[in-house]
Amino acid sequence: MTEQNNRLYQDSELEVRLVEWLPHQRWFAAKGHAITGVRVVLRQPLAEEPGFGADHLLVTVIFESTPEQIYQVPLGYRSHLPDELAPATIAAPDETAGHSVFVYDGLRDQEIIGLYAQSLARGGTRGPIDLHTVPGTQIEPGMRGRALSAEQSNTSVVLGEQLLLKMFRRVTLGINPDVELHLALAEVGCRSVAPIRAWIEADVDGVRTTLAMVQDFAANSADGWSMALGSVRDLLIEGDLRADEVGTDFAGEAHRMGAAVAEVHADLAAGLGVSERPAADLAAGMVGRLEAAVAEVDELAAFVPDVRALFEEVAAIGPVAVQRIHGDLHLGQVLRTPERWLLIDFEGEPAKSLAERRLPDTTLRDVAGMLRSFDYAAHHSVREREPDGVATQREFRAGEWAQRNSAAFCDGYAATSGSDPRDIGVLLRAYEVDKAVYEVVYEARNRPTWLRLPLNAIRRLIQP
Ligand SMILES: Nc1ncnc2c1ncn2[C@@H]1O[C@H](COP(=O)(O)OP(=O)(O)O)[C@@H](O)[C@H]1O
Ligand SMILES: O=P(O)(O)O[C@H]1O[C@H](CO)[C@@H](O[C@H]2O[C@H](CO)[C@@H](O)[C@H](O)[C@H]2O)[C@H](O)[C@H]1O
Repeated sequence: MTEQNNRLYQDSELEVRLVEWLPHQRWFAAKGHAITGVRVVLRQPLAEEPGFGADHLLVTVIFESTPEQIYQVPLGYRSHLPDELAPATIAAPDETAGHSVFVYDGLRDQEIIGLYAQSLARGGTRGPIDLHTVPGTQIEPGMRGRALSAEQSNTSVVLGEQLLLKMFRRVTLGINPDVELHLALAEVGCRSVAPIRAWIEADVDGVRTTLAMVQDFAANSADGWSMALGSVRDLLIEGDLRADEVGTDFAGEAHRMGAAVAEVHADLAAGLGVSERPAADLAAGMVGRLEAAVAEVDELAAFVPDVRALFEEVAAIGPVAVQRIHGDLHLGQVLRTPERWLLIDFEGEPAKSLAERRLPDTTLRDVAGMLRSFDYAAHHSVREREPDGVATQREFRAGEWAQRNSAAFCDGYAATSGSDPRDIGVLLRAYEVDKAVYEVVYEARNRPTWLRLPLNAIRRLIQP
């Protein structure tokens, strides 16, 4: 392939192919919205060799009925596509249009991942793209990469089994909180996150915007969701033992996890400060999200009066301490290394705007996120075995498991922070309901068969 072959794919031709390809990607956030067009906003060549090429590509996606979104799609071009890259194909060769190469998702290709690793080791700029390294970090050249198999909101690749490069797929104009908060936590020496080592940014539509982040790869770690599911699975085999009688009891881990979350909160407060906000502001946000959610998911309507009453109680609390927090904490966002729990993915809830995600909030939002996750782990496992809505012994045991681990998590949090999250019970419960309302929308959009989980939780939470 000559240099010309790459460039023979005009932006307009790529745009047409991406209209077809994007909606099928796990990380595409606007599923179900009709695309009216795709526009290339940044295309930076990374490699041009005979038979092989790569471009860094950002595109704006335009929709019929929702605001446009920007996505990052590193592209590969090959005249011969190895079998393992076939699922990543975006366009096959089309001789009639003058194209003799395949176009494919470059982040599935080890050689292209290697190009990014090489650029990170060199630092500096590639056209409009800036590669920054945290002072004191040396990224060694020549690291090989492999994509993580888990399907996520973004695409993460392991470099040399030492570093994790996370390429944000949906790009929000501005500095991504994942980079912002990891840098702040590095300044204060936080032990409960994987240290940030580098990040990539560019001016997009005139705004300095984060494209990717590099942090230490926690080898030999397990995520909290898988560990919790393992514990619940063992509990439900019989259904006649209590959670504390099962060998894989999770309460010790939940306690240590609570301590790690408290440590991160203290470090975020030390690095970025604490202020005050009237609880009425927080309650107004909750009511606004409830109204938007009810307009989208009918099943919520029956709960509105009780949920509103709870949020009104919050409005009466007075001023509360707020600070930067994780913002989307759940069991999938914590990793157990052989030494400790680490918190990952500080991007905040994907559905919120960047401005909303950066607003200081009370630390109870993160605590509530994790309590919701214990509830998910417990009841998801029962649902896989038994019909929804049937009161069974397993359902009862799962409820006990969630309560036991929620209590252990709060105990661990209180022991480290000196402040028990259950002290302002109304506020904690309101955050749990607010999160469950968010989850109802998330599940309706992404996993409709899971919708009963947050709906059942709202029922339980408003009738304690
Ligand atoms: N520092 C890390 N070390 C090891 N594995 C990690 C690390 N960060 C993330 N992971 C793994 O990658 C997955 C996706 O990471 P995450 O930051 O949650 O990405 P996304 O934004 O795509 O959801 C996690 O579930 C975890 O298994
Ligand atoms: O990890 P993401 O930032 O993509 O978070 C989104 O997806 C999560 C699901 O993968 C979703 O979490 C919900 O489901 C989890 C189980 O799969 C459960 O542990 C969480 O408690 C529950 O909220 C998350 O809400 C969403 O933002």
